[in-house]
Amino acid sequence: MTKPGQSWPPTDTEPAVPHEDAPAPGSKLGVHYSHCFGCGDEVEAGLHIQSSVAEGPVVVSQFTVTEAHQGAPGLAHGGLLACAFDEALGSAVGNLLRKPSVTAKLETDFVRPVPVGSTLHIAAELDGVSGRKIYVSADGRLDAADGPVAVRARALFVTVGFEHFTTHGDKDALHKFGVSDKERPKDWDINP
Ligand SMILES: CCCCCCCCCCCCCCCC(=O)SCCNC(=O)CCNC(=O)[C@H](O)C(C)(C)COP(=O)(O)OP(=O)(O)OC[C@H]1O[C@@H](n2cnc3c(N)ncnc32)[C@H](O)[C@@H]1OP(=O)(O)O
Repeated sequence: MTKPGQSWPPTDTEPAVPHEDAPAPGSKLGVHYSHCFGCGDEVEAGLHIQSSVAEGPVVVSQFTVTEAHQGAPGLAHGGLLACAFDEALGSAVGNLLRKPSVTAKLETDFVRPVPVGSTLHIAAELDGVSGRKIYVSADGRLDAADGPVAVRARALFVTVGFEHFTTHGDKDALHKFGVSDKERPKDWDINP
């Protein structure tokens, strides 16, 4: 766990430069997988997070808390908030760097309660890259991009080979994207 005051990223890094084919600032990012709990449109009780590219190595996302996301009555469940940040941070990594990567570590600070009906505005920024390690952090603000911070998160993503998904995941679902076990997609475009 990163202690308060501990530097972030926790190691020397290179700047995280967006891929030349990364979507331009202002681009709305679609659903990357329709069954994704974070963004998928076929998951009724999912988070239905919507994201777009901002200036700098930043992706902004909105997550509206519904009754399906409660922990205490009327308040968002902390684990679901962490899930929302995983999605928002992963969207920044995947869309800006266009490298298949997975979350290795995710830290969250819950600063304020997040009521049902509120919308978290999450700004996720790539902080640096060290080999396969990608450091990324985010703030989530209540009900407006300049609202009070409710949640902060930092994460380490690790770039993996495409075989990570074919070995450990659902091969049939990957086939629907046109991905075979032997073939890595040229541009890792996993939008259905
Ligand atoms: C092109 C078109 C784009 C399309 C647009 C895509 C959009 C896309 C949006 C996605 C949005 C969804 C976002 C959700 C993303 C998930 O939720 S992914 C699911 C949750 N995560 C997982 O299941 C990962 C499970 N863990 C693993 O598979 C393996 O542990 C890992 C993470 C791959 C690492 O294993 P490994 O490959 O053997 O690598 P390993 O040598 O252990 O670690 C590499 C480095 O990371 C460090 N490391 C690893 N774990 C840790 C840790 N926990 N703490 C600190 N350091 C660590 C190691 O120390 C090592 O450091 P160095 O020695 O290099 O300095």
